[in-house]
Amino acid sequence: MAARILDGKKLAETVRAEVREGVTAFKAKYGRAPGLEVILVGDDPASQVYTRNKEKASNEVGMRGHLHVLPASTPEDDVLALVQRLNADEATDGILVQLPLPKSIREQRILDAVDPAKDVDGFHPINAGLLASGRPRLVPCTPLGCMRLLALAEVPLKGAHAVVVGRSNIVGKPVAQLLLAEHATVTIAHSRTKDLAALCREADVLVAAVGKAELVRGNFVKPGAVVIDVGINRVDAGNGKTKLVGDVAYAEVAEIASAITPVPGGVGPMTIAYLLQNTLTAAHARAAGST
Ligand SMILES: Nc1nc(=O)c2c([nH]1)NC[C@@H]1CN(c3ccc(C(=O)N[C@@H](CCC(=O)O)C(=O)O)cc3)C=[N+]21
Ligand SMILES: [Mg+2]
Repeated sequence: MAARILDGKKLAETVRAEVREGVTAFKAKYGRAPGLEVILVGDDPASQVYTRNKEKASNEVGMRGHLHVLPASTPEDDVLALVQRLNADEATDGILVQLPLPKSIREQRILDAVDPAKDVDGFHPINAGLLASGRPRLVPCTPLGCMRLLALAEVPLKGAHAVVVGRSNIVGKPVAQLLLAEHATVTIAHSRTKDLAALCREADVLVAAVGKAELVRGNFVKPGAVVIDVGINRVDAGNGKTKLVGDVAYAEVAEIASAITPVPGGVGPMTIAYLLQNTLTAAHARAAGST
């Protein structure tokens, strides 16, 4: 039987509408709009599109969103100085430094400089540590989006076996923490895992976040499992064009799973929606004086 398609584009609209209402209430209470500052260093075309979309999405929900575009040649200390200026700016609630940064800039040095209270990506070690300690504050956007998609699927997580393929600080590790907090039994697998297919076949919930196009095939999936595809891989479409595919061989897996997220239109739009939610969360925490 064909799997249910978990429509992330549509669900992201719902989340954005929730945030829009939250922004209206925030403005009424505090007399200002939540502010998101996005920093892009360099001229990578995909990153330009993504960051412009983030700026636009924040404005659409009534926030004050602003994109800073710096040349690829910008010295590390100048990027750091911008982060520090935004840290000190009262009207800035969220700071996002688009990744990847140019090779000449030490990513960790910049990310660690972001005020944890404004870290809407949830990448700062303080926020990662709080999540791992069961005291989540600002949680990475993509994992939050994955959990909301699982809620849409109405999959019982308590006692379920969740297998996360991928161990990045951005997706794999934090989504595993969120699944644990929902009382799933969580296995984190990766590219070096022995007999990955057999392990994945044990999963009631399978989250693919390795960044390898169509790694997860039909034989990786237990009949009836719920599959969340975090991958965004641009591959040759064969006609001189490129296309986006996930980490999951969609057509094959959709025959076996009970529910699956498409690419595009799955996790990607949810990531943007939760960036907006995190900005509102950060604004509330700052306005209430808790951080
Ligand atoms: N500091 C930082 N935070 C990030 O969250 C971050 C980042 N850097 N660097 C790059 C990655 C990538 N990322 C995406 C978000 C949404 C879509 C998205 O909406 N994708 C659409 C399709 C977009 C298309 O057609 O290209 C979809 O899946 O339907 C994709 C990719 C956030 N990232
Ligand atoms: Mg993503």
